[in-house]
Amino acid sequence: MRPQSLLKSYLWEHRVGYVGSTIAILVSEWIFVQFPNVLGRFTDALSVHRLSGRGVFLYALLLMAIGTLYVFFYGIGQSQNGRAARGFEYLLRTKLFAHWETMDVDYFRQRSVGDLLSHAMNDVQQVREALSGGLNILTNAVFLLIATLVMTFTTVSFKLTVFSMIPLLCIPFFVVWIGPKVRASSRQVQEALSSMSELAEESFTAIRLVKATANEPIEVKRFADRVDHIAAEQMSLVRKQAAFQSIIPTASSVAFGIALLYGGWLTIRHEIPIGSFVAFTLYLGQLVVPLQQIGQVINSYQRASASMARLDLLLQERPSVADPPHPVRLAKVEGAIDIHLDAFTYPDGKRPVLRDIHLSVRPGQTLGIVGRTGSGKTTLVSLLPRIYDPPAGAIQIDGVDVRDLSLEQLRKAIAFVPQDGFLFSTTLRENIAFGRPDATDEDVAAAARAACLEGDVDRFPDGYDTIVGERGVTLSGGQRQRTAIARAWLKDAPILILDDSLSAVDMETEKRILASFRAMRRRRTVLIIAHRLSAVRDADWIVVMDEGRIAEQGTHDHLIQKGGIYAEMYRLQAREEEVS
Ligand SMILES: Nc1ncnc2c1ncn2[C@@H]1O[C@H](COP(=O)(O)OP(=O)(O)OP(=O)(O)O)[C@@H](O)[C@H]1O
Repeated sequence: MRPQSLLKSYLWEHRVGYVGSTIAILVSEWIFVQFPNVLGRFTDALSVHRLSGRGVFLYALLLMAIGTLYVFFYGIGQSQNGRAARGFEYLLRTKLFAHWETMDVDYFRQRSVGDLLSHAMNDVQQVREALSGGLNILTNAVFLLIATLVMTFTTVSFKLTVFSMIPLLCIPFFVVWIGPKVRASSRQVQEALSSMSELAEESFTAIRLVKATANEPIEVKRFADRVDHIAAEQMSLVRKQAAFQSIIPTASSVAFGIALLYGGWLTIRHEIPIGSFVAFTLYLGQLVVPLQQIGQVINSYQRASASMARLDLLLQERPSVADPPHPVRLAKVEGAIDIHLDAFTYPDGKRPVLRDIHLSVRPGQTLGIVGRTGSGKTTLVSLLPRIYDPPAGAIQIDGVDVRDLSLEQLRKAIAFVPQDGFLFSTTLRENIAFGRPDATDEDVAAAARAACLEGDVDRFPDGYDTIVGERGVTLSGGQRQRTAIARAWLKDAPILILDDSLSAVDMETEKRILASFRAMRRRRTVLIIAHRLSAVRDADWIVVMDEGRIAEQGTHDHLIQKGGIYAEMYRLQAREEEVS
């Protein structure tokens, strides 16, 4: 849903509250505009000595009552608008997050986290500010302007009002001229801010590397450069805003000058009573506030409309990997995989990274994938759950093109342990049970046992309640990998993909983990990518990738006998193991 339509439906849904708050603000302003009128009458009464002590007391009481009632009604209006605007802010943020969750991996690869966060924080906040303060102030200002004009026309002097207003009429022209400049400058500030968040996020994520390479001064310098850039953009914005805001005091001072000259002359000539002159100057003072506020509101609406436009663009983006219009539904996924891929090129790539891959894996079989780094192993397995979209018909599960299955069924059928095995900064239990919130403590323990993690958990002071730190920083590389494997085990999907997920565990543990997967009640199809050949030697079939193609394939014994790339890798690894 576009943010504009979202806003419209939100305003419509909260129409009763908004009508109520507008009435409350109008009542408060009506009370407020009585103030100069009452003071004018008070002055007139004083000047003709018609006031007793009791009369003065009653006027004072009346003014206090006006003040109190004004604050009361204005407070009601303001709090209602503020609450509704916060509600819209939360709604917009939730919509944005839900939208981002539907986007594909490539989308996030092309964008920085800092940039996305800046939209979620700054842009949404601009909209909220315009909605809460903006609506209040606008209702307030427009009413005050009209009411003050009516009061001055009817109770003071028509001519005096018109002359004094002339300088104030210049304001809208100036606003139209400088407004777009303020808007463009505000956008540049937002962009500079998001580039700073992006750098901070990247630097904190890589803090270990920064420390290990003693690169802190370089990082601080990079950050300082971005801050300088922000400061320059902000100064430019401040200058434009200052020019924008200076017009109102300037115009109002000229208006006051005219009022004093012309109004004073009318008073001296007894054309208007002194009380009306006093009331008029007070009204003019009251006019300056709404005019200033209208300027602020226009400013705030300009920022908010730039933010709305950015949010609109964001929410219009569609994932390139999406559900088919009429998904095929498999009653049960057995786990047969057929690959007939002529070529695969990444969306922003120039050359195919995979070519002529033809493979079949029967349900329950294990396929080992080995090959040099960059040979296309991860790319190949990423096509199965459609992390990247394969060409139509190239990859089939149980005879159905993966692009014809619903993303939900497809991804539920695959447990994928990616290379980095991401962990969330929560407890070990929640990390293992991620995606299976219904898992019992016994399920979690069984998964940890299968992943050979149980011994480590027993040594942690808080067991499964141990908080693993951001991205699992408090765990060793091998513990992180095994936690990710336990998570995949618990998912209990018919297809399991381990993308180099055993690289940080010793060979003995690797053997035990693979044995526990083989011994699972329900046999599953397993795809293991590994650099260490011990992880794939018992696989039913092994493919050796080289520069995006299958260079060799067969069983371990067959490939050793063949004496090709695999046999050479095996010989080198055996020698390394002997040396160590
Ligand atoms: N998202 C991407 N967009 C464009 N090119 C990519 C992308 N991801 C990987 N590549 C390129 O595709 C090729 C194959 O990469 P891939 O990650 O599949 O290799 P790999 O065999 O898994 O390597 P490793 O063993 O180091 O993990 C590489 O040349 C890589 O630069």
